[in-house]
Amino acid sequence: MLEITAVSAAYGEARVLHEVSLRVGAGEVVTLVGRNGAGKTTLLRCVMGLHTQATGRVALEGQDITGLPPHRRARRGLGFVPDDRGVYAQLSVEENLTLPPVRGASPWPLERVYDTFPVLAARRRFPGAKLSGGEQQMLALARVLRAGARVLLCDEPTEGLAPVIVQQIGEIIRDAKQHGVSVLLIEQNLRFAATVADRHYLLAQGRVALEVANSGIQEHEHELMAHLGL
Ligand SMILES: Nc1ncnc2c1ncn2[C@@H]1O[C@H](COP(=O)(O)OP(=O)(O)OP(=O)(O)O)[C@@H](O)[C@H]1O
Repeated sequence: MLEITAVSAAYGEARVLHEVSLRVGAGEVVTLVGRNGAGKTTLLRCVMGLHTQATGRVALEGQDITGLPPHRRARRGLGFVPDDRGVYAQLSVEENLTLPPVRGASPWPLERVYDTFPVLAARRRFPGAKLSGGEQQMLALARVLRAGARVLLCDEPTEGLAPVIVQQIGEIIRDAKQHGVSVLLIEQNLRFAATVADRHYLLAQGRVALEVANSGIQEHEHELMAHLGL
């Protein structure tokens, strides 16, 4: 579904990703774990076409998208949920939701979004600025799903959220997976990652240090913890 091959990236003279290769299968949820500064955000930005000082190849559904600008990648079915969530503070929830153009017949029309995210239905007229962190995260996820994303790239969706909201985010990810959506998510919380993901990649100093199936996470727990500095 999503295939990343030998992606390297730099900021000026500083190389921060070194030939990273990984893949996310159809309907698969894959986490990217690693310490602060390991290069996780940069990798997602490379996949979305937002970081241009990069080399390597990105393919979506078998098609090379490496040369495409971000909006054309979005049109092909990539949905990026950045760590700041990208919610427009002045626009209402509904305006935020309906802003991006919908790709084909969305499997998540507005009514379905409101069924899945009742909190957004209740807040549909609220400005983005009035939402809590958890509500903003829901809105950011709902917006890319509504726009027709088939592959979600999520930068730490659970960061700073209360456990009950984290649980809800987990349910949304599982629901999206059931509908064939693939997810690549940055996650520092291994315990949460294990509840949603099929596989995990550990990124260390810009390289893939470990790939582990979710069933093998306990076996590698010490190694993962050591790498994460936990
Ligand atoms: N705009 C930038 N200019 C220069 N260096 C940057 C910039 N953004 C990130 N870096 C550097 O690139 C490296 C990788 O950063 P990146 O944000 O991708 O890591 P990360 O694993 O996502 O960490 P975090 O969880 O802290 O966001 C770090 O050394 C960081 O300092």
